[in-house]
Amino acid sequence: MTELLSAAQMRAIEQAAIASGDLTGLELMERAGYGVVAALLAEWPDLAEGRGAATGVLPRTPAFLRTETEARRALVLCGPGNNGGDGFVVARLLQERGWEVAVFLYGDAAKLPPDARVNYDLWRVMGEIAQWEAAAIIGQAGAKVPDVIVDAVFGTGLTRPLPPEVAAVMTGLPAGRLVAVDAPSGLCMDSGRVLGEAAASAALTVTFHARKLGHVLSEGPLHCGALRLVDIGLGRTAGEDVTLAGANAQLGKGSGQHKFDHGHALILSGGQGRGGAARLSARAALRVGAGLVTLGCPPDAMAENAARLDAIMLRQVGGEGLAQVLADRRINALCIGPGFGLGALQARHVAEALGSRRALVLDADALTLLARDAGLLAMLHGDCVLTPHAGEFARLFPDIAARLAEPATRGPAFSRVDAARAAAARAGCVLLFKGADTVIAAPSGACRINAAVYDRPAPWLATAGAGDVLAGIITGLLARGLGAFDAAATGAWLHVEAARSFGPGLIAEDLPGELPKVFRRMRL
Ligand SMILES: NC(=O)C1=CN([C@@H]2O[C@H](COP(=O)(O)OP(=O)(O)OC[C@H]3O[C@@H](n4cnc5c(N)ncnc54)[C@H](O)[C@@H]3O)[C@@H](O)[C@H]2O)[C@@H](O)CC1
Ligand SMILES: [K+]
Repeated sequence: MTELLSAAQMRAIEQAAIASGDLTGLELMERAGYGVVAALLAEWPDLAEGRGAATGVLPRTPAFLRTETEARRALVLCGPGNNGGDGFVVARLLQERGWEVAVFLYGDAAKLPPDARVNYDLWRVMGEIAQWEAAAIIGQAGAKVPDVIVDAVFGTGLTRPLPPEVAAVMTGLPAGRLVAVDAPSGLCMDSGRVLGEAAASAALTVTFHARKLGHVLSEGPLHCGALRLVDIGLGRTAGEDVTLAGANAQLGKGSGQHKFDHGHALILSGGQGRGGAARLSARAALRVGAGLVTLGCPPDAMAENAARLDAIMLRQVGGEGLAQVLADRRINALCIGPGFGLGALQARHVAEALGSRRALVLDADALTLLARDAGLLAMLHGDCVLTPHAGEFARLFPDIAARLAEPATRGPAFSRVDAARAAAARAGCVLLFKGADTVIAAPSGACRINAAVYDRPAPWLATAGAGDVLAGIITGLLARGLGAFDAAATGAWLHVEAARSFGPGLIAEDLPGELPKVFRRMRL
């Protein structure tokens, strides 16, 4: 599992490592600075060539002597804490490579924390440090265009909006190769939200030991650019509090198994002409490996669905309710919501489904019905999964959504993880909060993030019916016996993998058919 840390967890890991005597804060800072330099040279290999590219004692090549006349230039912006300390290390290492380095400090050198102060002093032996002056910094960046600008102003320690003179720089710098040390200054690393109004927008962010929550949540990815992770030798220390959703190796089927060993999912559909959404869910449930899938629909929709379904079975679910169908105890997972309808009969079916205590995905119209009826909400149980997008979430949990919508002015700012956890605890069931940073939370506080960002974007998932497929995938996984939390997290991961596997041009119908390729790649 890939962990995602809060700022406080990262501090605790660092302090524990230093207290153990295994390494010092200075060593960590040196490795962090070294990691930034290595990462930026790897990102932009042209910077590793020419004058300013240390070649040790090797002779310069004739080509180099002919073409390269100017040194590489870096502008390094340092802040008042240990992030600034990393910046002084970067400045020193780049100058040792032959670069021309200009350093600005925001804050008072006399108040730097001890490790940052040591690196400040080391740099002072090699070069100047100019006091922060927004116009001078922006002027320098514009006139002597640097090859890279290093943002080492604030990292995980930022708890307030950027001071105006820092914000002016972060929003006034020319577009280019801005490298953020650990975090783009201005971003809350617990929530991925901009504190106040301004944050740096980096081309590359280099972080240490583990990704922080802010790198993947909310606006974080927009501000980080590319994200690189550097090992600074802290080893594995954290418990897995929030992790990235990932592949589930348990999804294979044993050769001696029967279809009933893989569960029976029931997908409830709306009336005539409204069955497309439920059919998408049903196909996804079958493709993800449920042994049997039945679509339950009102009498008027039987003919339409019969004409469109083969491997998926069809049952009439009329005014008499669900009880008859659910008498079959082999039906072990339900999906209600896609194209379902919002009438009194549908509300009754939701109540019956909840009352049956079967594993249950509630999506789309079912979420609207829940939001309208506190009695239904009170029936939710631990085997339920709610799959709201932001609008549905706000209808279900208006106070939590309002808190999330408030401007972020103090760190740690209220995050989508906080919101999903609060909602799951209140609902008493698993909640999947959709987004590019889908958050899956359980009432216990367990939390995973399915991040479709950085090298895993899935922009073509923004298409009609994609949510119906996700609901179906999760229902199929519930039928196969996964617990609600695992089914939701694994389902979200598979959904993005399927979208990425298909690529541009994707429509919802393509998603179920793409799952076999994903499974093959997983070597199921
Ligand atoms: N935790 C670790 O293991 C390591 C941390 N390192 C670096 O240390 C950083 C964290 O250092 P710090 O905890 O010192 O935090 P920062 O350097 O991010 O900033 C903290 C300083 O900024 C001040 N501050 C916060 N918000 C402010 C605002 N809006 N206006 C003015 N001042 C403000 C604080 O009072 C404090 O002096 C990390 O991001 C990373 O770059 C690295 O050296 C490697 C190891
Ligand atoms: K920074």
